[in-house]
Amino acid sequence: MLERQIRAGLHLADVQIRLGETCLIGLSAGVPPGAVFTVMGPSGSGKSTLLSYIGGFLDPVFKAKGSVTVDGIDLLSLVPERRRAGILFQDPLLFPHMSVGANIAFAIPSEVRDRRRRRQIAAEILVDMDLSGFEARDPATLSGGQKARVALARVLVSEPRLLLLDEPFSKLDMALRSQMRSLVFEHAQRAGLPVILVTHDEADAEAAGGPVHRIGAMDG
Ligand SMILES: Nc1ncnc2c1ncn2[C@@H]1O[C@H](COP(=O)(O)OP(=O)(O)OP(=O)(O)O)[C@@H](O)[C@H]1O
Repeated sequence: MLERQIRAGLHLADVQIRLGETCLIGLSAGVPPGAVFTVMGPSGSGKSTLLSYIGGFLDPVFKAKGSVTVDGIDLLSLVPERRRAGILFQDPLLFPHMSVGANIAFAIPSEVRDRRRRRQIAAEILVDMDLSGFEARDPATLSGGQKARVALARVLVSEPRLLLLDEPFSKLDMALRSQMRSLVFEHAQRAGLPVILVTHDEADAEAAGGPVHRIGAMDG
């Protein structure tokens, strides 16, 4: 995991994202290490667009400006793969042709060359996810909650600087949702990762505990 050196968290300064004449996002915010900043708003209001901007995959149809730093690093000056944004979507998006262990190993930074060490990292994170011994399993044989935990494991081993969560709990039933929220927020806190959570669910925002930014609708 990232060394705990300078941890300033995530800072968004005067971020503006426009689509044609419409300003979708106008935002300044600070998210301390381990804290969750929740973004809520109607469908089409620009929530996922904000995550795309931070992650580095904003469609050029949008015009954006502002500054985004994580632990003092200017994220926008980095190509997407160097930003190290850990992203979770509604769907776990596991590679179907790879085992659970291979899905996780795929995300471990290439600097970790030793195969035994890579296997150990995957095994340890699976224990953390309460999926001990699942390395050889085919993702197709997992339950929805298990898939969600493998997706989280994959993100965590990638040594992210921050987490971008795009409604990652919305497809889980109530009990699993609450379990998954705790798991994600606990690990973010433990690793000192600032989190941006996009959600429609007030219960997610409440569980996250941090500030909530509400954006308006573009198309009502
Ligand atoms: N590639 C694109 N080209 C043109 N318009 C786009 C593009 N991607 C998104 N949009 C528009 O930008 C607006 C914001 O989209 P975005 O996906 O950020 O909304 P959202 O708040 O995440 O919505 P939802 O809650 O439904 O996921 C929407 O009006 C959408 O139609």
